[in-house]
Amino acid sequence: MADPELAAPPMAEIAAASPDDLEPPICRAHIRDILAAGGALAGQRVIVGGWVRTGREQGHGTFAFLQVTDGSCLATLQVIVQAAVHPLARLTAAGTSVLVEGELRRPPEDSKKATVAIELRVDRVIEVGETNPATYPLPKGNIALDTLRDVVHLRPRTNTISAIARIRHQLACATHRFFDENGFLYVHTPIITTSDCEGAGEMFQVTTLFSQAEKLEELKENPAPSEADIEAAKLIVKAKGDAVAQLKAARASSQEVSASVSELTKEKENVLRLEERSKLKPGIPIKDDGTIAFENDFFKRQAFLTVSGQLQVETYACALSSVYTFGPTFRAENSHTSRHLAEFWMVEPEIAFANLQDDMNCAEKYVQYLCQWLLDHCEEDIEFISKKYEKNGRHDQTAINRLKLVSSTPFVRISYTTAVDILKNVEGHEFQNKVEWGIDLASEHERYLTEVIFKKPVIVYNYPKEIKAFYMRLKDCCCYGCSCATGW
Ligand SMILES: NC(=O)C[C@H](N)C(=O)O
Repeated sequence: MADPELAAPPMAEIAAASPDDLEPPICRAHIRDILAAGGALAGQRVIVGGWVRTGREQGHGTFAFLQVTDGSCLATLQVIVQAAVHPLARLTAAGTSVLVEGELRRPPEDSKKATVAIELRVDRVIEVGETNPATYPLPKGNIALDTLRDVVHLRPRTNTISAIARIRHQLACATHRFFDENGFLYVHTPIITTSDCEGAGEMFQVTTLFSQAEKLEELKENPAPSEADIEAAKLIVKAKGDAVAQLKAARASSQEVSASVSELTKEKENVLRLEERSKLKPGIPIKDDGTIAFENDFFKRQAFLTVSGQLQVETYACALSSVYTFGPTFRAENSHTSRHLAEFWMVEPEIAFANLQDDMNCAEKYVQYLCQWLLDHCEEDIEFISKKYEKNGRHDQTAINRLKLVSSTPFVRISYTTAVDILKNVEGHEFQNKVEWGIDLASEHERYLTEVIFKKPVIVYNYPKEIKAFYMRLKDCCCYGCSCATGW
């Protein structure tokens, strides 16, 4: 059980020390912590902020029940407000934002519908952001994911999007914990890069040439200066230079000389500006051979969003030994399926002085760690997502059971050749992609191995080098600590 003392002591100390020309800090309690501690917190005063999921007036309008979420967990907190504390009609609409203070209580024993262990009896409404039920776009019931695209600003208030945000957060925390516990250093690799790690040329280009070209469109209305304009400006510079010389010869005062020098400087700068502008041509700059002049681009060469931080993190592995990178990666693959995302986050560990077995051990331990972490930290969210989205509408424990299985079962490890042999000998099942030594295993093959043959996670090693990237370590190249990449 969580610590039943909710109000964080450091916050209170900070509040005491805070400047008196500012409001005191709010020190809001998170609903997740309140619900986790349950009845143990009865009697404590707290401030809670959140959004009303559902609200209804009860007892002939004498009080209202609000189910409030603050996104810290899937479940809502039951909040009770008396009509004497605040006009109830202003609180009950779905989406209303509330910041309230009160006492946590166990629901009355005689309450027939007491489904909660703790509820909040409000005696002070600090802030209310009202919504208009006629226009608030999130209905009470189910809302299709596609429809949510039209209310992007409110999507995170739905159970699905907030559950996914919490799961992603936990997976990121677990990733850093796992690698830290195993002696790895986190390396931030660049997001803008000039190298194509995967060599497949499926990169999004980063360029300022287009925005420059757009700006240059104004050249049509306001043409670049001509040679004559520049010559005229140079004549002015000459005249100003002569004037400075004359003043100096006549031993004019230093104020007169410096005023004249500053006029000369201004005219010189004007000539430079005109010369720069005279080089501008509308559109993308093209060289004589017809290729784009990337030397005019921001980095003076082509640059891209990274497809992988691997090459950069390898250089750190060759100095810091066990490292990983974890960041956004981008791929302009023209495959629009649920397995291909233009933007995704990738974890890439690189280990020096390690061989394939060390690699596989690390991968297995990491995946098991994540599964166990999700069971320990996100069971409620995983169950919700799995109930709502598991195929065939099965309200079963498929996802949870899979996490339990993967977290506790040693992975099968077979060579590529063995995998192909097993798949070739399958009877009574037709693969869409024919199995032959040398093919890249498709997801239907991988699924068959894991779901039908072994019924547990499988690592396939020793792929033919022809279907792997250039950086993969070759089987007979096994000098420990060498700089070859160990792909996995
Ligand atoms: N580090 C890796 O081997 C992953 C590889 N760079 C990829 O993008 O698939």
